[in-house]
Amino acid sequence: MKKVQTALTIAGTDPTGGAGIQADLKSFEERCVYGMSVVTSVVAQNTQGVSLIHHQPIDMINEQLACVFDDIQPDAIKTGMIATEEMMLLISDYLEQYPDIPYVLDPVMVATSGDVLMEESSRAVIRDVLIPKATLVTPNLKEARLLLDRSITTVEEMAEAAKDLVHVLGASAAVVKGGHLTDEATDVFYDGKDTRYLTKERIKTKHTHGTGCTYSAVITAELAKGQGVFNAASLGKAFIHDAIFYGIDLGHGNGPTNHFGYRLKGVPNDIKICEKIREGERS
Ligand SMILES: Nc1ncnc2c1ncn2[C@@H]1O[C@H](COP(=O)(O)OP(=O)(O)OP(=O)(O)O)[C@@H](O)[C@H]1O
Ligand SMILES: Cc1ncc(COP(=O)(O)O)c(N)n1
Repeated sequence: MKKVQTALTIAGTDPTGGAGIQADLKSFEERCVYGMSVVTSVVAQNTQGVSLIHHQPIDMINEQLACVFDDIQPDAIKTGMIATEEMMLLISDYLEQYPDIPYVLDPVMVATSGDVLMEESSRAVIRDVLIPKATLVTPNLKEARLLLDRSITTVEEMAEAAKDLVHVLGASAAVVKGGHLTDEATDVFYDGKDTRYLTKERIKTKHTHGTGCTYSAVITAELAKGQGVFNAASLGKAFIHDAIFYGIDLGHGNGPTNHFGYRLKGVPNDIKICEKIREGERS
């Protein structure tokens, strides 16, 4: 039988499928990597916002982690929403036991909708305990500002921030995502040696729910397949661009991205055509 690479996401949920664990699993699948998931918090949310959050008891998170690691060791790990210090310390224990598994840390703090997904008091723990274990940390501007405790208002300052995430906070590499800082969607990558810019045209849309989750999940899948960190980040950038570009108009708020968008390259933005292509592929 063919060996398939595996990736584990440790994160919160989104029942509408655009963000969190659901987005991560879809992204792993799109990159042909076998996806596994450990739920930290069950989040009642949709494209309009979060209505209720239920944190899993710490024993339950531990048990889920044990079930995965005792049976199918992941080739790469990502974390998304980790709300509390207790959860972070538990996850840190597992990461310490498996230091050779690539680890992507998406430091989720606040959703696009503005809802808080991480306790403010835990910020120091993510910074001091988890970031030093990360192969790659992927903050957006807001998260980078909070982690480094300073304002970041230019692309030059993003580059400085990426360097400090590595040299001061201890990540092996960092991508600082540009948010709406420039007309282009520019992210700055730094790996301890080189600073590189990942730039794509900014798409005018409000449908960006789950972009950060999807981006970091694709990077994780690529690392699971043995790609280098910069190549994985470049592929993640191309994937998320297509997922936004070939958007799907779902929900009443900030809708999700199209996780199979990159398959639609070169054809009009029409899901029915996607179905025809798939039929065509089968015949
Ligand atoms: N409208 C858009 N057009 C093109 N790329 C986008 C757009 N919105 C987000 N992206 C890209 O998607 C990736 C993940 O985005 P994410 O939402 O985590 O970061 P962000 O856009 O920097 O954050 P925020 O929107 O919370 O400020 C990044 O590469 C970002 O540049
Ligand atoms: C469980 C969970 N994790 C992360 C996000 C952030 O997603 P985004 O900020 O891209 O909407 C979210 N909304 N829900």
